[in-house]
Amino acid sequence: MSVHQLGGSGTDAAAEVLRSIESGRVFDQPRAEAAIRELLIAVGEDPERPGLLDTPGRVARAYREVFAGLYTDPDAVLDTTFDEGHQELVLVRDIPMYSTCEHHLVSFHGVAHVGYIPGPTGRVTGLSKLARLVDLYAKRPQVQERLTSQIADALVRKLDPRGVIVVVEAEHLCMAMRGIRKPGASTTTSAVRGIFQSSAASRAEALDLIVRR
Ligand SMILES: Nc1nc2c(ncn2[C@@H]2O[C@H](COP(=O)(O)OP(=O)(O)OP(=O)(O)O)[C@@H](O)[C@H]2O)c(=O)[nH]1
Ligand SMILES: [Zn+2]
Repeated sequence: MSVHQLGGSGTDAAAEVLRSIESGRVFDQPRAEAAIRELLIAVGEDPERPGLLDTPGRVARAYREVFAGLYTDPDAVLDTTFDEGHQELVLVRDIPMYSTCEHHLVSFHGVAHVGYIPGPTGRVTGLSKLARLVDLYAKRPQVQERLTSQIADALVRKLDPRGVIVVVEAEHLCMAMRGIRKPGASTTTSAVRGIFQSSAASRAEALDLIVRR
C-alpha cells in the first residue's frame, strides 16, 4: 500500500498523517473532529452529552477510512503483473463496492464487475488487484460515472490491454433515505475501452457474462 506517512516518529499511530496522492492535501484529524462537533451543534445537538462525547473523534476516524482511497496511488495497486501469455477475457464479477456520493456525502453501494483482455504480451495482474482498484476509487467522494471510468482508465494505463469493460451497479442512499425517496432504485454505469468499444460482438459477449446470474 502506498500510504504516505508523515510527521511524528512514523511509529506513533496518533501522529500519522495521510497525504493525498493527487492534491497533496492531508487528512487532518483534529480539523475533522472540530467540524463534526460544529455539525452536531448546528443541528441542535449537545456535543457534551455523554452519548456524543466521543462521536466527533469516531466520525472523523470513520471518514478517514471511508476516504482512504484519496491517499493511495492507483498505479501502485497494479504493480503486480505476470506475463501469462493469456489472450482472452479475465473477468471478476460481483465485487462488493461501498462509495460516497460527493453531492450529499452519503453512501452509494452495490457491486462492480471488472474485465479485460490482455495486450499482445499477455500481461495480467493479480485478481485481487482488480478488487483493490475498485476499493481505492470507491473510497473517495465520488459520482458513479467517474468511479466507473477511473477504474477502466487505470487498467488501460497500467496493463496496456486490448480492451477493458467495467460495469457498476449501485443504490444511492441519497435517492433512498431522503429527497426523492426511491429505495431499491438501481443505477448501472459502464465504461468500455479498446476492443469493447470498437467491437459490438466483444462487448455483447462480455456483457452477457456480466449479467448472467
Ligand atoms: N449522475 C449522477 N448523479 C448523482 C450521483 N450521486 C448523486 N447524484 C445526483 O446529484 C444530484 C444533485 O442534485 P441537486 O439538485 O444539486 O441536489 P438536491 O437538491 O439534494 O437533489 P435531490 O437529490 O433531487 O433532492 C441529484 O440528482 C442526485 O441524485 C452520481 O453518482 N451520478
Ligand atoms: Zn447523493
